[in-house]
Amino acid sequence: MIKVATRKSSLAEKQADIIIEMISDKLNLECEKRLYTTKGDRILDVSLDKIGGKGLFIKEIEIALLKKEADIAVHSLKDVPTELDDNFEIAAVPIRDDARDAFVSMNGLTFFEQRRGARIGTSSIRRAKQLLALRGDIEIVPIRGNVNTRIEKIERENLDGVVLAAAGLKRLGIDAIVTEYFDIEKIIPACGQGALCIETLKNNEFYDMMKVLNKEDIRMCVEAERNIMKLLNGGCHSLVAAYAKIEGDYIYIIGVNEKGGKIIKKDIEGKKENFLELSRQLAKKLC
Ligand SMILES: NCc1[nH]cc(CCC(=O)O)c1CC(=O)O
Repeated sequence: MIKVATRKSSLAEKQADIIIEMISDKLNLECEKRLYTTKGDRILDVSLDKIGGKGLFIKEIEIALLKKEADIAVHSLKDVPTELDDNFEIAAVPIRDDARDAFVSMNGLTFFEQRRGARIGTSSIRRAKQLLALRGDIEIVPIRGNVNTRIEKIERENLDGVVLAAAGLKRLGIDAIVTEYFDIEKIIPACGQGALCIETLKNNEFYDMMKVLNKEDIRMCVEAERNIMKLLNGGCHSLVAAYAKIEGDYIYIIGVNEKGGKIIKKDIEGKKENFLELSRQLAKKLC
């Protein structure tokens, strides 16, 4: 029985179930879930950039791995810091769903159709700054909490809409409430958004077991995105974001950064095996 650790939230549990099914299908192994509340889940009244520290959503889970209370951990890759502590490793990135951000509005109108001064909920600096670049008249309202809480807040906080990750809404089976999906180039998603990963201790039996679930093309894309974030010092507290996709032998990467108060977006394309070098070149173009 493989002990699978994840956060105690309906989305995290659903994500763990997806990976558990994959482990059962492809490796013919049985799993059981272990749920943990993380610091990021506990402190809900402070914005993430103010709580500070990296890996707010994974620390407690990593401790469970260290104590061998759990064998593997399942995370949304975007919640995982670009540099892990020495003991840990990402064994596999087995799936990536829709990486886009989605707009959920109260009145069914799209983002551009909203009234002047519309109140849009998000606590992500990346989302806020890119939304404001599209429409300077809107008001950004910080909202924290899990996906369901944030949707409830549309009504409770008298918002006109909220922006959430499409992948999360789809996994929860509530994507019918989406009013509009933002094009990737309009609102560049967080590095790794939509991808799930399996984290293990370094070089242990579970790492070897799980690494066969890795999908090389997805891995190259998310590593390119994460490398840009690392080189530009991005995180929850910054605008830095990137998205990569592979078609045939080629990888296309687009990134966004802030320079002198202005948002800049750049892209690059090349042979997919050069993903790291291409991400380095794109990071350079972005600063
Ligand atoms: N920040 C929390 C978080 N971490 C991962 C997802 C969505 C699922 C994913 O990106 O895989 C979400 C919710 C959201 O941003 O709306």
